[in-house]
Amino acid sequence: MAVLDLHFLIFSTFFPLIFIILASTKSYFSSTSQKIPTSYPIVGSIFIIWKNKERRVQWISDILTSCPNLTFTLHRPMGYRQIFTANAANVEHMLKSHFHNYHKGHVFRLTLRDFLGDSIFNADGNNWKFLRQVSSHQFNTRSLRKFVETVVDSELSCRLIPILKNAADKAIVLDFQDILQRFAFDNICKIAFGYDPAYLLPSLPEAKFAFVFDNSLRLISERFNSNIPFVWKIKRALSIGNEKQLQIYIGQVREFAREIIREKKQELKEKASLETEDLLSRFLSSGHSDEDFVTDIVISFILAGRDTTSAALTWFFWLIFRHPDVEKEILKEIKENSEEPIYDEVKNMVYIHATLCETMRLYPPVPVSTKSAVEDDVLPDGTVVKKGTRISYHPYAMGRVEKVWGPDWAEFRPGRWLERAEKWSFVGRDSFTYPVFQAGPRICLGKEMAFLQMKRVAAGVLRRFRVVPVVKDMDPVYVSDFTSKMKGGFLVKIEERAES
Ligand code: HEM
Repeated sequence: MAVLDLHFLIFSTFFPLIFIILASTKSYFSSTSQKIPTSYPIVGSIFIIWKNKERRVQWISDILTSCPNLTFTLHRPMGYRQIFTANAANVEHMLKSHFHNYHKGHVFRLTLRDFLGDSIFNADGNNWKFLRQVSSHQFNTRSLRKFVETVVDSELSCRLIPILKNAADKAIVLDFQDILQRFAFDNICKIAFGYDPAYLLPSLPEAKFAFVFDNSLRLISERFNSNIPFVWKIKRALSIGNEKQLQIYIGQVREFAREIIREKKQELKEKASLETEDLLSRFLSSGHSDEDFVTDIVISFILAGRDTTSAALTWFFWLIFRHPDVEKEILKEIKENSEEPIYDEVKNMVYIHATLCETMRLYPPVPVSTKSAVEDDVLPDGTVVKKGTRISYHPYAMGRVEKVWGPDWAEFRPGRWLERAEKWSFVGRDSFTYPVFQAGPRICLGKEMAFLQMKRVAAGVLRRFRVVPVVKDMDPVYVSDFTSKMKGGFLVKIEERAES
């Protein structure tokens, strides 16, 4: 605490003085976003960071894509450094060949610990290995895939389609981003807990669990984005401001999860034969009954499954409205497959798959991921990494690298993922060039589940409706806390297709 106080004192004493000196250095403020930010003693690059705080992701991306080796170091105040990279060789080094040296790290774990506990997202080393093993066993079952299909289809036909039909009939404007988030929240709660929060209803209710979950995340992301990393700890220790509020929200999320776990345990005790469909039941009936352990697991799965798929789908619907040729090709594919059983139908939807990959190239649901170096190291591009340095790879920038995607990188073109012989076939990119689901041993466990859900939703909606932005030539403002969102939502009208 004494060290923190000293830092705080130094910072508050010198800060106004340095501000005045820098303010007179016009070039500091006018430096263009393409330049690596100049760093000054004590304050680092704080002013340019502040100046770009509303467009952090795009700003870092602009810098990265203008660096010859796609890597640079950002100097935060008080000597904190963070390396950013969009270099695929560096990403492979971090996520695979030198995986042991790049952990989530102490700062990440501490920042998320009161919300996520010791869950898979928050674990390193042997603890992570154990959680990964236990979880991937559950994710890889055929029965889970079947269950996911049933849940997605029921949410689609009983909730989403009727809401869209009603909006079409009555010319109601919907915030489609909100609708898709509600869809994903119901969906993941049913898959993770076997609990239905009924968040996607025609009245668009304020579900308490969703509200406290969202707000916890928002306040946690403020911890990560704070320029002075330890301030949140002081506020938490004193229980003041947003940290006080955050503790209340987190308490409510965890209590809510615990309540469901207790009910589920009771249910499992009472039933002679177990319907172990949702993830929680699967964990409980395979002997993992410690309340904190399963609470952490369930909260982290909701976090993983809630905003990611809805973020991808929001950008997907906007992009295909802007590209009618793509929409036409998707409709053709839907028609060709509509007689198939559900699983084959989704498997065969190669064009929709490519369109989703292209969407996530430009708008990756998780735009930045950060690790911490365990020991000193040198990256393949020659960047020196000191022990303890935070290093972030940047899928948002990586989807914009001209050397990788070609001079038309800014164009939305699903065709770059396809080859056509008689039929379309999908041509993937290696997961280090396109680390949208991360890569290496820690690659996303829900990738297949996510594609299944997104393809069902895309086909189910587009088969019957057109999703038309209220402002047809809108250019959404990109914002991100943990995931890529549209600022102010995505306001649309729904039109029923004549032929449906
Ligand atoms: C479009 C949808 C999705 C995207 C883009 C995505 C992306 C990612 C990314 C980038 C990570 C690494 C995060 C990090 O540690 O920094 C991750 C991890 C993970 N994801 Fe996903 N995800 C998606 C959907 C899902 C879904 C639906 C689930 C199911 C619950 C899921 C479960 C997980 C789990 C359990 C991990 C942790 C893996 C580990 O650390 O070993 N994801 N995902």
